[in-house]
Amino acid sequence: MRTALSIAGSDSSGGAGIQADIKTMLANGVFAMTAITALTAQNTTGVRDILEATPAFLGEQIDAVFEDIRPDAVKIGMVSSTQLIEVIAQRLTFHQAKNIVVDPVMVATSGSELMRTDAVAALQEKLIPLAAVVTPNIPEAQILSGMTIRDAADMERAARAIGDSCGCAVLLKGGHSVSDADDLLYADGSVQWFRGRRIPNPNTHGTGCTLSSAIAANLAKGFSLDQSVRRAKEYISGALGAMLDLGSGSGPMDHGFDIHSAFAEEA
Ligand SMILES: Nc1ncnc2c1ncn2[C@@H]1O[C@H](COP(=O)(O)OP(=O)(O)OP(=O)(O)O)[C@@H](O)[C@H]1O
Ligand SMILES: Cc1ncc(CO)c(N)n1
Repeated sequence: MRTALSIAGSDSSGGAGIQADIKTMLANGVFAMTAITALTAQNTTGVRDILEATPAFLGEQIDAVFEDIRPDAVKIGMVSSTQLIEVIAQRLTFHQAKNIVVDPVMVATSGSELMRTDAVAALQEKLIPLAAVVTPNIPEAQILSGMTIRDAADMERAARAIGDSCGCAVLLKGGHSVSDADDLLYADGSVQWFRGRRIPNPNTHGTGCTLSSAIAANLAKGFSLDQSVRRAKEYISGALGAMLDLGSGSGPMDHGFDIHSAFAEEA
């Protein structure tokens, strides 16, 4: 079985972060492992509190995984501080990690801040350059490129600017300001649109985490980057299309829509 490591924050409400990553990796057929950067006390309405791991303890989690079950891909999500970013970059370089997907998580769907502003520079200088692909949404791409994104042409310009500065591929997610389900991949000097049918589901908590983990799972299984993005978009469309409705805010998706088995039957 292929394996993937998620380096991310825990979401107590289970729809985003580490929990979304494990569910996504399981549903996409790979063995999921984790190195937890922070615990969040959060639900669909917001983040109440954050308890960060120490950089040393995060480093130990990463080493423990690599020294025993080497991951075929690594997904990086919420990392709130410069020190945590530095330890991840250092350990992943040491272990010569492959197929790294960086989701530059800055703000939750609920609007809560998940990264300190002073950590953005370390993310850009140390972590994103290690990535096979970085997956910003529009607000994150504006911060990383320093450009304002109003339309599809702006998305293309911003994706090129980010990709040329990090030397990695960029998947700029259409997000809510342009067109929810159309994402732009900039890789090896050319751009490609991945168009998705917009699903009228207001419950989008954890969509970014889920997409990046599905990409990592598919890279772990040996698919190319474009195939991995295409398959990840199909998976997220299925998870959104299951129309799960939990919680009073923007709720989670049904990550298991395609794998419910006899054990899922209710009494
Ligand atoms: N309503 C929708 N229907 C279909 N696909 C969607 C919808 N909303 C988002 N997506 C897709 O989900 C993926 C994640 O995109 P999104 O822009 O929501 O990420 P994000 O803003 O980083 O997520 P998060 O809310 O977790 O921070 C993209 O592939 C996007 O096209
Ligand atoms: C822990 C965590 N990571 C990422 C996100 C972004 O959706 C979130 N809400 N919580």
